[in-house]
Amino acid sequence: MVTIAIGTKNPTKLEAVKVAFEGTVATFIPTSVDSGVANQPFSDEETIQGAINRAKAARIKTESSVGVGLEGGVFETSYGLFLCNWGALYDGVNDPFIAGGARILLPESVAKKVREGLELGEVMDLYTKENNVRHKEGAVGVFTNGLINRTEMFTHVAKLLVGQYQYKVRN
Ligand SMILES: O=P(O)(O)OP(=O)(O)OP(=O)(O)OC[C@H]1O[C@@H](n2cnc3c(O)ncnc32)[C@H](O)[C@@H]1O
Ligand SMILES: [Mg+2]
Repeated sequence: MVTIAIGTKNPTKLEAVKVAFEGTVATFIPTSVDSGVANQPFSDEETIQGAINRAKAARIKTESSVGVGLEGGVFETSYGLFLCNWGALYDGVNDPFIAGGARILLPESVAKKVREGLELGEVMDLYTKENNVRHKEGAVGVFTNGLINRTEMFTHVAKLLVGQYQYKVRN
C-alpha cells in the first residue's frame, strides 16, 4: 500500500494533496512536523526550505513512501510585501520535487503588521474579524474576493508536484 505523508494538519493543505493524487490508490497520513524555519518565512528561499523540511520529516516520522510539504511565506519587493506559497514532494530516492504557487501583493496595512512580527495568519484574523482564516479561504481568498481560495491555490501547487513526480517515475 502506498502511503503519502502530509506534513500538516491544516485542512486546506490536506484537501489540496488529496485532490492532486486523485486516481492513485493511497493512504494519506496527516502529521504535524517542524518546518525547521520561522513560523512566518520571509523569503522564497526560506519558504522552499520549510516545504522541503516538512516533506522529509513527515515521510520519516510516518515511515511513508512519499512525503509532501506545503509552506506559506512572504517576501519583500520594491512594490511591497507579497505572499508566496511553495511545496515539496520527497520520495526518498530522487531530489525533492519543488513547485511554487500564487503570489499577490498584500495591502500595506497588513504588510506593516507582518513586518512588525505578527504571522500573516494572525493579521488576517484581526483584519477580517474572523477566526482561523488560514484554515479557510486564507489571505489569498480574502484579497482575491474569494476567486482563488487557499485550498484551490495549494491544489495547483500539489498538482505541479504530483505531475513532476509521475513524469520522473515514468521516464
Ligand atoms: O499548520 P500549518 O501547516 O503550519 O499551516 P499554516 O496555516 O500556519 O501555514 P504556513 O505555516 O504554511 O504559512 C506560514 C504563515 O503564513 C500565513 N499564510 C500564508 N499564506 C496565507 C494565506 O493565503 N492565508 C492565510 N495565511 C497565510 C500562515 O497563516 C502562517 O502565518
Ligand atoms: Mg504554520
